[in-house]
Amino acid sequence: MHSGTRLHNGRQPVLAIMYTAMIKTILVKECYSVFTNKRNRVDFMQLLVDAQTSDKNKEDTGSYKAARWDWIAYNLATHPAIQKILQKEIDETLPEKGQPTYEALIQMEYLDMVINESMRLYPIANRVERMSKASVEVNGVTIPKGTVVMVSTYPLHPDPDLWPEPEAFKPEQTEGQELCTKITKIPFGAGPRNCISMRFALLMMKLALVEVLLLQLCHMQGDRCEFISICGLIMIPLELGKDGFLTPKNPIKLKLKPKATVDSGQL
Ligand code: HEM
Repeated sequence: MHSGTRLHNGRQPVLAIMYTAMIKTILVKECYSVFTNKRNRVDFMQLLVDAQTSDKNKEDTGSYKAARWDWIAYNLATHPAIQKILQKEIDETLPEKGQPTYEALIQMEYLDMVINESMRLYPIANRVERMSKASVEVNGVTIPKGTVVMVSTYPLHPDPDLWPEPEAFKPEQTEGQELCTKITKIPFGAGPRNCISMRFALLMMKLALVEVLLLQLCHMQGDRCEFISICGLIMIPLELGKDGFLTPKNPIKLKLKPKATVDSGQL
């Protein structure tokens, strides 16, 4: 866990919430184990089946995906110059404006950087948890066997020792770096129990972004969508919500503007 002094001021309240959540998690897990005597490993295939059949889980999964898209769109809306560079890459890769193929999506390096940088600054899964298999001492602190240890990704990711501009949205900073290969940037977790769906989720995010920036309004309005811009007044930087996942406190309202509007300077 990072020490408080290395954290951006705005991130400290989030950390406080996370500590509370961590204590609750430990208590809940311990109480559950004590009362049910269940210490078995969770069957993830069963969780996936449950996600398909439970209405509650369907709602949760929806907000999870929506929140992920929110952050990328918010970053593009607040950085029009970066949006332009991305648009150019999409135009050059798909000059015929055809259906984006898998090959085209993985070829776009700037698109990759935009998504990586957005997930560095706003990791929707803002914590990763592990249970210690044995008692261990870390920096003078003893972690007893069976303790749930939580790593908070939100304060971990903007480490000033690792990034030239840790708090800035600069996609170039992530050039040549794969997600989750180092413990310093883990929006999908790390190690053998990291997200089984990382590559699929990344591909879906790329497809959604390219569809919105290139195709969707083209079909719907006879013109190409070029710009995502902020609609109405929102607080920048955004205030964060207190959900389990990293979400904005208030909904981010964005407008998609057709290219003709952008060209005529009516942004
Ligand atoms: C942007 C989308 C997503 C993000 C940011 C994300 C993030 C994460 C994170 C941080 C973990 C914990 C990893 C760890 O403890 O090291 C995780 C685990 C997991 N995720 Fe995802 N996830 C996403 C989408 C998905 C999707 C779409 C699915 C299923 C179709 C999925 C299935 C799983 C499963 C089954 C695990 C547990 C893996 C295990 O413990 O062995 N995730 N995810």
